[in-house]
Amino acid sequence: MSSHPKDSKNLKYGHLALSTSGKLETSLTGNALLRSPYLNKGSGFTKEERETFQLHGLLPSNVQTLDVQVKRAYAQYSSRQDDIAKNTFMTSIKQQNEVLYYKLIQEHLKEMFPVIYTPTEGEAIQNYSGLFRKPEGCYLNIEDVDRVEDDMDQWGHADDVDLIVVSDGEQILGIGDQGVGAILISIAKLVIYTLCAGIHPSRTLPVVLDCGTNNKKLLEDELYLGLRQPRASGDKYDNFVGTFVDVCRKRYPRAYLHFEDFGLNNARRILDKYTPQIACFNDDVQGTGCVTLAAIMAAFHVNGVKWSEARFVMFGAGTAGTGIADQIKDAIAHETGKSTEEAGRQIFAVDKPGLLLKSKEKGLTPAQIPYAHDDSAWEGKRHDDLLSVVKEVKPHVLIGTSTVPGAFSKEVVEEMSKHVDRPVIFPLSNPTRLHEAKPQDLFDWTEGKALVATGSPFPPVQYDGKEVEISECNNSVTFPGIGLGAVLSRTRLLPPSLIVAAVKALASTAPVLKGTGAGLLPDVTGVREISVQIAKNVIQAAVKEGLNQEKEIPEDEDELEEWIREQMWDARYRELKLIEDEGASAHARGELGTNSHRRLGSIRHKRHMTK
Ligand SMILES: NC(=O)C1=CN([C@@H]2O[C@H](COP(=O)(O)OP(=O)(O)OC[C@H]3O[C@@H](n4cnc5c(N)ncnc54)[C@H](O)[C@@H]3O)[C@@H](O)[C@H]2O)C=CC1
Ligand SMILES: CC(=O)C(=O)O
Ligand SMILES: [Mg+2]
Repeated sequence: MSSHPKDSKNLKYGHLALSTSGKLETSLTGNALLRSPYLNKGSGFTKEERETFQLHGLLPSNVQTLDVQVKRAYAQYSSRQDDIAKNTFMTSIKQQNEVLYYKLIQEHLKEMFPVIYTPTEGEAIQNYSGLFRKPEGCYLNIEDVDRVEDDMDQWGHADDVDLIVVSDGEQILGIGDQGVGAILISIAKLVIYTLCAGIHPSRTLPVVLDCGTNNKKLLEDELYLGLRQPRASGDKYDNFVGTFVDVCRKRYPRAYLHFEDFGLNNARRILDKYTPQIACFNDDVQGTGCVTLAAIMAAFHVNGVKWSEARFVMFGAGTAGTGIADQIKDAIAHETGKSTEEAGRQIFAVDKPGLLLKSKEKGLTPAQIPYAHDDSAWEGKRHDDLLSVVKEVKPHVLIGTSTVPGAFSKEVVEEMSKHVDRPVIFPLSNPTRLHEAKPQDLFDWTEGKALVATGSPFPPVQYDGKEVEISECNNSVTFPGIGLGAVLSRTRLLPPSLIVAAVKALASTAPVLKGTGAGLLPDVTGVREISVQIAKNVIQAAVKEGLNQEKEIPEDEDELEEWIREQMWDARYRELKLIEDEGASAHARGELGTNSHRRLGSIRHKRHMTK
């Protein structure tokens, strides 16, 4: 998360925010320093710092290391009785001391990931107005569209922001319209960018576009903090989103824009509109497509299914479902030389009315149309429910993005198993309670043969006396690396070729391909290194397409990796240097300007100096 907007605006330390090593300069002292989460070290301030920054009398006397602070914070975390209490505790640590927050998670990544992300973050979002203590992030209001520029102006200058995550709150995870509570999904995604790809936490901006809400419960809740009116649509909505994008482009011309959890009728439309104009990404469409395709590639390596013959059933053909289908379609075309139209025929998408058919095209979204099948092939066959479609199609792969818990019933799974030896089954709906099936059931119903990955984390399943790890198929393994590549290359656009480059990097990291386990996807503990590989591929693809605005990108692969790693932020205390308040910002702008060559130069220089 970014520092307080005012700090950023005044550039107290902003001129060094891009750097990942060396001294941090600040004019803050005393309580103001302790209240700055980016700079605060709490009991970790050294004796000299306590002297220089006038901290005497404000801290207990013992100077402690970050490791000791992590131990204390972990004990406090562990004493919280349930996951939502743990989630709230983590939010409060983040608002006090960002280095401690990230270090604590890094040390307990597997345990804490589900608490700060799906599934617990979903619960926190549903209870946003009840749990609210402190505003975090940028709240934009559709009734104040004329003020969007001024409101965003609070968050600093062109060079202060690398990455913006924005949500309009209409389709949060699988829990629907959450109105202004969506700010928490923007924040959670940014936390993952920092944790998993070293995106500098002070150079990010979480945004919610408050368009009203159709969530009756929220509208009737006196604690609800957002606009208490029905969700806007049509021209009013488009004008608001358009104004926001224009302001981003003007105010933060080099920032990369990540759209999260927009509704079915807007997500794809907005992505298609802005992809040719700015460097933007829709995580639910593209991030989910990437990670799922990589998992399928690994599964086919295990079961030997060929792309030319593979049949896919997508259950829930919304934003994520069609995003995945698009990636699969392109992969089939690429692997087999078929046209994309022909490739699309291997995919059978099932939504509320059943199989998508050409005769129903009028009721389909533009993203669904490529998957509508000829009615003639289905004459006399049932196609209005999942089981009937599975019976007819005999799929090798079954993917759920429907938000319908239990939709992959015993009957459906046993039917699938009759026709294929090792069925690939991915229940991807989040949070956990919405999964189309539980991994343990999938193992039990297929005699342990199913190749499974899930949208939220699950504990290992027990089968035949053995414990089997379940891979998490969540876009969190791909979007951080893509964002890192986009930010470092300062790519002008993010066309499909850059997404394909990311899939290639991810696909090669599956434990089952590397011979390091049975997992179809790497687990979160190694994700920082995976992000380096994804970023490398994305940067190289941007350079190949001539899209990189950063011109000092090393050509040599090893050097490029080092260049990427050097610019990744990690959680450790850096020495502080007191500077005069007056003139600090002028100095700051002078040092960084908009020149990325000098920016990188200054990072290297500082790193060198600290060695
Ligand atoms: N694992 C991951 O990385 C990701 C998982 N997801 C999950 O996927 C789910 C869907 O998300 P979105 O695509 O954004 O939502 P969406 O609302 O765009 O799509 C859901 C689709 O499911 C369909 N559906 C609902 N009930 C159905 C039923 N009874 N039978 C057949 N289809 C039905 C809807 O009509 C809609 O087309 C959510 O639970 C979300 O958390 C989304 C993005 C990433
Ligand atoms: C993971 C994610 O982006 C979702 O469930 O919406
Ligand atoms: Mg999402």
